[in-house]
Order: sequence, then C-alpha cells, then structure tokens
Amino acid sequence: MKTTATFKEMKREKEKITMMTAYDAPSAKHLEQAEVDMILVGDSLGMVVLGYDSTIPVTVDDMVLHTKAVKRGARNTFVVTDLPYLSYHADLTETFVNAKRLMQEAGANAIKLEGAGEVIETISKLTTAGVPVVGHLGLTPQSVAVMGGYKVQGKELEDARALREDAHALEAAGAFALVLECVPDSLAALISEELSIPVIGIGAGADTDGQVLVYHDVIGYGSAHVPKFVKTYANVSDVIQEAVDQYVHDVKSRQFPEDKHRFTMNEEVLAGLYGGRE
Ligand SMILES: Nc1nc(=O)c2c([nH]1)NC[C@@H]1CN(c3ccc(C(=O)N[C@@H](CCC(=O)O)C(=O)O)cc3)CN21
Ligand SMILES: CC(C)C(=O)C(=O)O
Ligand SMILES: [Mg+2]
Repeated sequence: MKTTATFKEMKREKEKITMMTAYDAPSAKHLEQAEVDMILVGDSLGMVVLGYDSTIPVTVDDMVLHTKAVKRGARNTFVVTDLPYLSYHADLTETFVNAKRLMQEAGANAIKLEGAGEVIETISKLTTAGVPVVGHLGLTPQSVAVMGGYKVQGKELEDARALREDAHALEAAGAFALVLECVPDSLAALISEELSIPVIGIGAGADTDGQVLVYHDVIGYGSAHVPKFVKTYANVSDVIQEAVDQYVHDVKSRQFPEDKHRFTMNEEVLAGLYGGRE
C-alpha cells in the first residue's frame, strides 16, 4: 500500500500521480485493477450518485457509508475521503469526531478539507493528531453559493496571489498533498513548482504533479453536463440504456425468461400438489 511518503517521493521523481473518485465497491475494484495511485471518495457523490444538484446536502454518514464500500472493493489502495459541508468549521471537537469516524469507522487513509483561512489551523491540528490531510483550493464546490457558481478561480492578480499564499500556508500547516481545482494552468504550474508536496489538478492544466477526475465523468455515466476539463473515455450510459431497454422489451414480448433461466421441481411432488387440489 502506498503512503503519504510514496506520493512525496513520486513528486521528487517527477512521476505523475493518478487519482480518481469512486463511491462503491465495484468502481473501487476497477480503480485498484488499473493501479490508480489514490482513490478519492469525493462529496461529489451527492451529485453523481445521490442526485442532488450540489455537494451541500452530503452528510458525514453518507461519506462513512461510501468509504466503507470503497475500502471493501479496493483493500490495497490509498483512500482519501472528503469531509463534507459544514462538518469541520463550527468547533474543533466536532471536526475531530467527524475525522475520527472517517478514519476509524470507515477506514479512510486520509481526509480532504476545502479552503484556507481558519481551515489552515484545523489542518495543522489534525496533522499533529496523526490524521493525514489533503488540502483543496481554487474552485471549492462546498462554497458554490458564496462563489456564485462553479467558476474558474485565480484569474486576477489579487486572487492568484491569495491562492498561491494559501497553497504555501497549507503546506506549512502539514497537508501532505493539495487538490487544485479549476485554476489557470500557468498558476497551477507555478504553485506545483513552488510547493514540495504533490499538487493534484482538476481543470488545472498539464503541469501539476498529478490529475484527479470524477469516475462518472471518465466513463461517461450519468452526468448530463460534463465540465470542460473532463476527458470522457467511454459512454457507459449508452451501454446501460441499451441493456435495460432490451430487458423491458424481452419481458413484454415474452422472450425472457427462457427455459434455461427457470427452476424445476420433481414430477411426483408436482403431481402431489395437483392431487391435493379440491
Ligand atoms: N460530475 C462531476 N464532475 C466534477 O468534476 C465535479 C462534480 N460533478 N461535482 C462537484 C464538483 C463540481 N465541479 C464543477 C462543476 C462544474 C464546473 C463548470 O461548469 N465549469 C465551467 C467553467 C466556468 C468558467 O468558465 O468559469 C466549465 O465550462 O467547465 C466546474 C467544476 C467539479 N466537481
Ligand atoms: C472534484 C474532486 C476533487 C472532489 O473534491 C470530489 O469529487 O468531491
Ligand atoms: Mg469534493
């Protein structure tokens, strides 16, 4: 199993880090089979699995349930789990209770927190307590209502400078990696070069230390709208639709089930049943 040290070493060796989300056992199994370096149980599960239109309604219980499923499907892959909306801000005790649930109860290998500001101090305390933490800057979906939509971040000089400072502060606080979402590629390149911890980009260009994408986006499953930064490698939705359409058709037209799909019973037992009929 890889560790936080492996990822720092990969950065030093300039080996790209692959990360992808998973939310259940079968998807996690595919990622482990592909030797993905890290699995993210993202709170994006609220959107791609639970049908919400943002990550805001996702709970710690949701994250625990899906992390357990992912760990069962990928026992030997490093799993990072998102702390969801308002589960790490109100007070430190509550943050620690939530982090403890993800680590002990669900079996996450690390947790991810969005943002900077007061979150930096929280990350420092969690790291000191032995919890490996991934930071997340740029487009932080839990703040969608504050940002006023899913928009590219750090385009203006002031925003870019603030983002760069936050990235350095996260590294200083002890985060072992940083997810950088939806920022101009040259800003992501600069931050990746300046930090010694790995920077995993999503919509952050080619010069970060690694890449992360949402499982459903990669396989073309479900999402009606895919962001510009996504590369879709298959169209699983079409495959599924064809299969379920065919099933419905076969039942209606009596083409399913066939003899080979049924269970039979002993003739004498059957005769006994009919014989006993009034
Ligand atoms: N399916 C899915 N994929 C994701 O990558 C993802 C989620 N869901 N849910 C949680 C967050 C939300 N994310 C998003 C959602 C939308 C855009 C988006 O529409 N971006 C615009 C850019 C707008 C601009 O130019 O400022 C785009 O066209 O890509 C970006 C990130 C990333 N995450
Ligand atoms: C988009 C990635 C980085 C994420 O946080 C998620 O999937 O929830
Ligand atoms: Mg997330």
